[in-house]
Amino acid sequence: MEMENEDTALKQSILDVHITEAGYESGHSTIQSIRIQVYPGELVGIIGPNGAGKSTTIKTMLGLLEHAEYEIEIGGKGRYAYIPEQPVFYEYMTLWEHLDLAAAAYEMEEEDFVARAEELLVRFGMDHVRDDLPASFSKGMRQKMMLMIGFLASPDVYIVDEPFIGLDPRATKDFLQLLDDERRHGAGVLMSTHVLDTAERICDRFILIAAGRSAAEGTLEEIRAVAELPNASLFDCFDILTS
Ligand SMILES: Nc1ncnc2c1ncn2[C@@H]1O[C@H](COP(=O)(O)OP(=O)(O)OP(=O)(O)O)[C@@H](O)[C@H]1O
Repeated sequence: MEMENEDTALKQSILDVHITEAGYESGHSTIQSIRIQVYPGELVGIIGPNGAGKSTTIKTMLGLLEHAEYEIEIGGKGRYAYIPEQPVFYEYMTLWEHLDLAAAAYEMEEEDFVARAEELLVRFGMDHVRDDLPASFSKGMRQKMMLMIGFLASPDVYIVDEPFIGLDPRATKDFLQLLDDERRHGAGVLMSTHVLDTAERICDRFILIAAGRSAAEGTLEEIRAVAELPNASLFDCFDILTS
């Protein structure tokens, strides 16, 4: 579902995060005043230099920071999937068992789980390793396992931390295709990434974080206006706005 910009103000966001401040120690905030809204069908990119606070923003949203003042609202059924950059897995469980465990956590019906899991295994070219242990997988295969777990229950919101680094071009294409399908059904996606040329191509809007604050946000056009660089790439705007 594509939306015009004018519409967004009228529609209800599917994800609304308002971080007043958050940090790793009390009395010392790492990020301040960050507002993120994602509308149904949108893909919003969080970008920013190393150490700017992107992961801290995501950790805050997930409720992982003890010292945080923030509010988060998720629309629809309130379901989200977090797809981490570093795969997390149980050493003695096969790929299929990981999917099964996730389905139990999402309280999926067995029939829905099996149909969706089979579809995802084929889509990611992982059907032949469904009964293997992830310890024997390559980095990209482990990352695909994380993506499959994320996509399993078709949540309302996807929070994806740097998905592009370990994936080959085919897997990247499959991943983006699946995200598009989910967005057409109204899901919202928030994605942090350093791969700015891909981000420029696929994201509807961007939130540029620098030194723990939102330095610019909006569509590429709006970011260009803030950077005073008409026609520039996202990379060039990023460079100007973070230097
Ligand atoms: N566990 C931690 N304990 C204390 N400080 C931390 C911790 N993790 C990150 N920081 C600090 O918080 C700041 C923001 O880091 P964060 O990991 O959010 O950046 P990032 O934008 O995700 O960077 P990158 O692109 O390198 O992943 C940095 O100054 C970092 O040193």
